Amino acid sequence: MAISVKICGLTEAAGLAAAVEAGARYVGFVFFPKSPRHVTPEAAAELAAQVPLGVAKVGLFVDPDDAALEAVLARVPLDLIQLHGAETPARVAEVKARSGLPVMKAVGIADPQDLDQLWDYGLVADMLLIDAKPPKDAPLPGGNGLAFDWRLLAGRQILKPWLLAGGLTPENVAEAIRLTRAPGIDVSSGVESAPGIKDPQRIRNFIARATAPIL
Ligand SMILES: O=C(O)c1ccccc1N[C@@H]1O[C@H](COP(=O)(O)O)[C@@H](O)[C@H]1O
Repeated sequence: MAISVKICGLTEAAGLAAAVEAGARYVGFVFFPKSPRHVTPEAAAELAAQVPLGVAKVGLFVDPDDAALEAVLARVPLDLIQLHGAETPARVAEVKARSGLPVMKAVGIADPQDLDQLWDYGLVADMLLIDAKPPKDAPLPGGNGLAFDWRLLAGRQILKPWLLAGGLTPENVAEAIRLTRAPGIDVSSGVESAPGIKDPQRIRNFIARATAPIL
């Protein structure tokens, strides 16, 4: 099975080019002002113009209201919306209907009972992003470089296509895929040289390790 890779939080052309050339299937732009990876709609539009056909442009939002979504959608030709806040299933359905775009909902996992949300969101979202649940004092709702216990996902059937996220790095991604059998993976801080600055060589290493045959 070919693993799909998403490189998230791209802010610069060099990181974007490294991701595309190494075979990323998704590239992510963060529209959340508190993130060090935040990009303006104008900057994202410039980056989006460099993304070839076949690579999906993902816009990451945290509890956006309709005006915030429309301000981005009017300027940036996104292919997929990622909701990474406390959006309810009803709000996921509403964003999907209003935008006309597929929606990927992030679900935070820390304990076995968190897995129940995968069913609820799987009924309305087009894709799921299974991430570590951020601790209460975490600076961000995602992008903190924190992993969860991947064994919680072992043998689990997930209703929709999904990506594994949270604390992935070139060093641990092969083990994460081996344990979870994730069909796709998503990374942000694990391929950076500093918050918000992607390291092209770490991106290349990450994609090479993620897509290498599982032994
Ligand atoms: O990356 C961010 O700054 C961010 C901000 C707010 C919500 C989500 C964010 N990132 C997403 O979280 C995953 C996991 O990040 P990491 O690899 O653990 O750093 C990332 O892939 C983004 O989808």
